[in-house]
Amino acid sequence: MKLDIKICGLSTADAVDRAVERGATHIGFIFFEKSPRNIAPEIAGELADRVRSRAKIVAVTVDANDEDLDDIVSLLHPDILQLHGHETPERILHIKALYGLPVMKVFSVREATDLHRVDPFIGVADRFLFDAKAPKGSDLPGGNGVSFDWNLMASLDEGVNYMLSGGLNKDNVADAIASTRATGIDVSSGVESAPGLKDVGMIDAFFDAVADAKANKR
Ligand SMILES: O=C(O)c1ccccc1N[C@@H]1O[C@H](COP(=O)(O)O)[C@@H](O)[C@H]1O
Repeated sequence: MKLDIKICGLSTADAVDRAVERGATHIGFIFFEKSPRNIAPEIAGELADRVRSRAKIVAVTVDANDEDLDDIVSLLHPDILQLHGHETPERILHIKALYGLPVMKVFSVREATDLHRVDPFIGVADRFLFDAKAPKGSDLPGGNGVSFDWNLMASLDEGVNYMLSGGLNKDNVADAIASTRATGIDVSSGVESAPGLKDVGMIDAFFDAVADAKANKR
């Protein structure tokens, strides 16, 4: 089974190196000022240069304007743009025309009807990411370490290619893989010892748990 693994919200060389050594197919950098994982595009670009040929570089933005996207794209040179805000299909077409990069559009899920919001984006976004809805009062649209009911994903059209995120960690990732058709998994706070602080031991434990889950699924 081919499963993409994205480690998101990276900000140190140690964590970038360990994530990719352990098999991360994607690494993500957060460009959102309110996030404890927010990073300057210049620094993210330097970190990405360490691993560029070995993992896809993902820029995570939230309703970013063209000026901010210009900075991020020119300094990070991402492979993929993850749009984690309220971007419309029209906005995504504009962004794709500007940069020629694949877009992964994020939807937050609490109930089955949330999955229907994907329909107008099919054929527009290149891939989808389903995350949990942010808890009331949170400043962050993602990176909250909360999960949703993965059984809801069974009602999604089988042709939709998606990654799964939201509160994944070493203890629940096997269940997430077993109970969905996700072609990728994405973790941020589940490999942190404190908000924004990635922990290489927790990254190791996460990859160990994924390896066990894949072995048991064969
Ligand atoms: O991590 C953040 O701070 C963040 C900020 C703004 C948008 C997205 C963010 N993170 C994304 O959230 C999901 C899930 O994170 P977690 O594993 O539940 O902590 C992941 O896709 C991150 O890219």
